[in-house]
Amino acid sequence: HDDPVQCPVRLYCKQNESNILELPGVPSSVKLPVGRINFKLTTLEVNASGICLTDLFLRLNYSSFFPFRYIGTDFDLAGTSYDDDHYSLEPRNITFFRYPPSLYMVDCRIQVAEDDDGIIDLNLVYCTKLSRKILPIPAKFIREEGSFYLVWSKTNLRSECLVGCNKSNKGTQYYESILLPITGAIILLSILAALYHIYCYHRNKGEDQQRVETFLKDYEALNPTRFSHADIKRITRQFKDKLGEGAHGAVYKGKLSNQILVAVKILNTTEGDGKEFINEVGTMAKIHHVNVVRLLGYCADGSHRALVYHFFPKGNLQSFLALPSNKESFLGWNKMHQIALGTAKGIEYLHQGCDQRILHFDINPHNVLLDESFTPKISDFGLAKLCPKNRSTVSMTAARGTLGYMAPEVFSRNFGNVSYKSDIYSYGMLLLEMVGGRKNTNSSEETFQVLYPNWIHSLLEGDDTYIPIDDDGDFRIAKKLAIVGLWCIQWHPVHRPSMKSVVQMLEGGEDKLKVPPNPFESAAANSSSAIIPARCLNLELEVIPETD
Ligand SMILES: Nc1ncnc2c1ncn2[C@@H]1O[C@H](COP(=O)(O)OP(=O)(O)OP(=O)(O)O)[C@@H](O)[C@H]1O
Repeated sequence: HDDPVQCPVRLYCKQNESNILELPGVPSSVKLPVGRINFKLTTLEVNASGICLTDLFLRLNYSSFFPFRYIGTDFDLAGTSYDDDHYSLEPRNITFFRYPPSLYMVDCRIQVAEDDDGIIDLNLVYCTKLSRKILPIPAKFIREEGSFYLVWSKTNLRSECLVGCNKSNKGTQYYESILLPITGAIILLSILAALYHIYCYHRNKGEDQQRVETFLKDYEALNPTRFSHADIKRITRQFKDKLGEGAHGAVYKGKLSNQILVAVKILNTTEGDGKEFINEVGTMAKIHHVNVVRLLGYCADGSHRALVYHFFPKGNLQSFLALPSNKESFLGWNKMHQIALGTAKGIEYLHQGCDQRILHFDINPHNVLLDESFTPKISDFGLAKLCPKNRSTVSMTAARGTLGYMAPEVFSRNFGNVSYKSDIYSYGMLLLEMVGGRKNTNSSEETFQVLYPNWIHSLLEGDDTYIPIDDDGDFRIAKKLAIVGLWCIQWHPVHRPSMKSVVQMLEGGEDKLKVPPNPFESAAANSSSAIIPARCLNLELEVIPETD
């Protein structure tokens, strides 16, 4: 501020009172009292009343630098702009006169004129010419009485040169340095808050929409889709990839438009009155469990009927029933245990987890499918039956199921009532097969055949000659599966555990399990299997209508 090079013109504060504009002059600087300042418009008010401006400007040393322009006496300082073009910085010739001739120069008898006309106007012809100077301001400005206004250019005059008393510009500076940023920040924050509000509103709307979409998608996914026969042909690529053939029709691999791989079971149309179809679709649509296959869709298009399931790449459990010595097929005892437990949980869900008890009636290794991580999935509900949970027995007109896995009471009512315990028998047989690594059935026989393995006792007594087991942990798993299997195939349904108990037994330690009696002791006294020819059983049962 005090450096004459940096600030050839400066504004300073006199006695903390008034602002003084100091301009370079000879022999001393020219000091003009300043009133109000508008830093925004870069204008200041020069208070000329009571001072001899002509005398001051006589001393002004104009050396091409003069950052001010004169903008008149009636400028509105509170206004927002001024007419920039109107006021030029062109240097002018100004002549100073003393009038009337006087010895005193300080009594302000000095007059100025810009040209001859001015001299005549002012009637200065008798005056003594004092000096002729080039100044960038009009003579009118120097003659001015009262206040007039100057404007400076920010590029020519640094703001540090105009410190002043901070009185008149206090408000402006305060406004500029504090209020302006705060106001700006508040406006910015308000805009941001409004934008965020709008964003949240749209996001919530979007989320709501998304939620509804997800719900509808899930809802659609929960309910099987109905496909036309043309859809089925497209999904299976004209029945190109056959997975196998069951009792009720062939199964083909396919792909849905959302890239999900499926297995499509084409039901034989010649067969029955569509009861199996209604049964499977009606039952499966209600079931959602990790250990039960999910029905994705079905086709009922004229005489064409099909069921669409998730595809399980590992196929069914049957192909993995093998002795540990068969390294290619045997999965290991831990996996065997995991499959046994998963299957048990799936059956428990069917028996207890739905509104109505679902009896499968065809639990066997063909109907346990395996996903990529060998999670078992119970499938094939064509023979399933729904019945109220509180009903302990079910009426049936015909034996249903697969020989070897069929409970004695399903085969003949002489052995007791058919109930959920019949599925437990089938599950027990499946467990024994898993341990023994072989198929128990011999379906070529027209007999009800109980294949009760002799080796099971050796195993339970710790002899592993039939099933070579290296590891102690593995031996415990095999023993546990065998004990639970034996409990499940008890001749009398009441002696068989519920699926809930089976799950508990499989999850608990094998040492706590009691070995059950040989379920077919009397029947199998002399043989490893008890073969009861069908003709020996009373198959001519009284017909009980299927009311359930
Ligand atoms: N969802 C599936 N994913 C992969 N393979 C499947 C699927 N469903 C069935 N399969 C395979 O298709 C073949 C036929 O199955 P299907 O269930 O029709 O007959 P099954 O169980 O072998 O006999 P049945 O119908 O007499 O019980 C089997 O080899 C089975 O492994």
